Amino acid sequence: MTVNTATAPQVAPTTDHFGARLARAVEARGPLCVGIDPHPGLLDAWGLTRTVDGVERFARTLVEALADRVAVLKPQSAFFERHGSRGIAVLETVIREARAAGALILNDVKRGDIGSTVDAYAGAYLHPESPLCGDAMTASPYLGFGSLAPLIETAKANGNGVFVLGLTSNPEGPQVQHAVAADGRTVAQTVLDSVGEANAGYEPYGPVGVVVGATVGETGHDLSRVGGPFLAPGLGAQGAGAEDLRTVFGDARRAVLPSVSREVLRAGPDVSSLRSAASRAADDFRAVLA
Ligand SMILES: O=C(O)c1cc(=O)[nH]c(=O)n1[C@@H]1O[C@H](COP(=O)(O)O)[C@@H](O)[C@H]1O
Repeated sequence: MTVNTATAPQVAPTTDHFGARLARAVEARGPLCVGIDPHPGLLDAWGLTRTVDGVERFARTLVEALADRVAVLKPQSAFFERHGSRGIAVLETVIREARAAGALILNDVKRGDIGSTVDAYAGAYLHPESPLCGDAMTASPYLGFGSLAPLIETAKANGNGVFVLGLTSNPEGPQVQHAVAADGRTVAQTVLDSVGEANAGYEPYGPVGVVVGATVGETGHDLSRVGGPFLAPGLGAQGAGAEDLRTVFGDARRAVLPSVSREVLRAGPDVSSLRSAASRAADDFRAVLA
């Protein structure tokens, strides 16, 4: 786990900031985030209908199987949103029940907009008064990193976190992320450096994480000054394996939170099979990240 030695901020972070909570969860439960992605094909495979009832059964089975043992659960909001208000109501229940069982909830919503609208997203996903509030959310910095300031401020004020897209797992990502900015850095490097500044003074790492796909190979980017956790999707269904984490992250790998969805979800709907799949994945990742 990396320690950020950059200048301390004026207000000292509490010990219950998101980076500290995540570090404790990973220590206690292992380095694993499991995505709750109720794909239509998975609903079929689980013998469920492609309806909001099917989504609810799917998601609550995962909460029953995993919320008391994995560090982080990551509901993919799109699969809930497609069912309108009833889907969102299911998401609210999942968030509440999973957190009550001890899992951290990372809302995968990938939001980004002008700052004044981002402020509303902060209220929706990071403020404790909202029924959709989890422990962290994903965000897109491609309207400019500064536009995410309201998310970062709200996260810090409430002990929550933000994972900002850096080098994503999809093949289209480099078109934007590898573009070179006026100062010679890639766009992704400017994001990584801005995240490092936002995390200054926090230990063992700060509340602002970066998403770097396990599929991206040697990044050619400096990951050493981020000072926050890395979320690594792309494992399993998208082709990357545990060993790729060594290639992608090098010495920064102790701060990596590997994330899998379909690879674990295919083991359902049997609860004990889901638990075994998650436990195998956590063991594989622990061996590489230690
Ligand atoms: O932010 C994410 O979680 C994410 C970023 C990224 O670069 N790539 C990526 O696949 N994801 C998400 O991670 C999950 C991957 O699912 P699987 O490919 O089934 O493991 C999906 O919910 C994606 O939306």
